[in-house]
Amino acid sequence: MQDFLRSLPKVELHLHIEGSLEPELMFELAERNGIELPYLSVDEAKAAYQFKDLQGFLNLYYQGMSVLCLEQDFYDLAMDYFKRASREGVVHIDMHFDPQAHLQRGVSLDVVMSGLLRAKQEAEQSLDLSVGMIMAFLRDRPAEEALQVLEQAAPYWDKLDAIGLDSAERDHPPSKFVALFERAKELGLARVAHAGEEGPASYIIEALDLLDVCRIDHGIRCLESDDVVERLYQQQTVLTVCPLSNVSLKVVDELASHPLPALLDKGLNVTISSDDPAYFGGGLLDNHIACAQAFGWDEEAFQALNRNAMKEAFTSEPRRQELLARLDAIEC
Ligand code: HPA
Ligand SMILES: [Zn+2]
Repeated sequence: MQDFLRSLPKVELHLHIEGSLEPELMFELAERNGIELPYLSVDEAKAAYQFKDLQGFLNLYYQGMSVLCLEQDFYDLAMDYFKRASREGVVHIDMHFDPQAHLQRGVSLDVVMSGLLRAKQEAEQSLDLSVGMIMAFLRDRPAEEALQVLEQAAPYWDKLDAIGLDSAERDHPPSKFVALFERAKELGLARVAHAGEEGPASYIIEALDLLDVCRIDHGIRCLESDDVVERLYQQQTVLTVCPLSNVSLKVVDELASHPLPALLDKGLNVTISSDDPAYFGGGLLDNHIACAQAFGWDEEAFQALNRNAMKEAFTSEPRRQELLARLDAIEC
């Protein structure tokens, strides 16, 4: 099964590039930029990655990205992940990035965008990988700031596929960001939002009704409301479910009790992603392997999950058709 999962062309729709920063690269960049880390070694950093909840993780996530200062750092961050993912059979990544987390530290949007876009261009030329760009906004910061950053990003609007909404979910409902998402729609950008990870099922409905999103990131708490499940089923809205992330952030107790099988039983449009692979114990392949072990799914099940993801990926139609043809050619 592991060999099959490695060779299966895989698509991930939910990946925070800053969450792909492995401790080894974090130390290298800290040294390069003269930044002090609160850890003495890579092992000490890894040992600290034990989280009580989403906020506990976010504290270390924002601290970790403090080593990203220059265009080259953002390029190195993204290329490091793209190469690793490509070796594991990932063929497309929709990449979230958090400009506000960098602007706050005095790192300009030009530095962030040029580093990430250079890595995307190189990956698309030299690796068998396509990359979608999702500019994410921090829901625990003011809505006006998000709108200002979207306006500031005008030189890059044509390089973006979508906007997203992430960071601390509780007490920061989608309704806070109606103006931001309306503006993004006006600009012709697709819209996605984290909802129903730690927040209630009602946030999923808000994201659909008020933000007009085409995907729900996580969404697993939809199961707490039959109405929300029915809505997701009727619309076949994609859920980007991140099993190892949910275990790591204690959204579920253990993988064996993860609601993924229940979501599939309800006929929902489920996909699998890694979220923040450097912090949650593995990338997209590891998430596939863990699901195979926990749920005993067969090869067709994984083929179907990746078909769901390919159909929704932010990529060109020819690339989508090429990837779907490759997936369908795999003998299960
Ligand atoms: O899992 C997550 N949830 C919300 N915000 C995030 N930002 C990075 N990862 C996450
Ligand atoms: Zn996420």
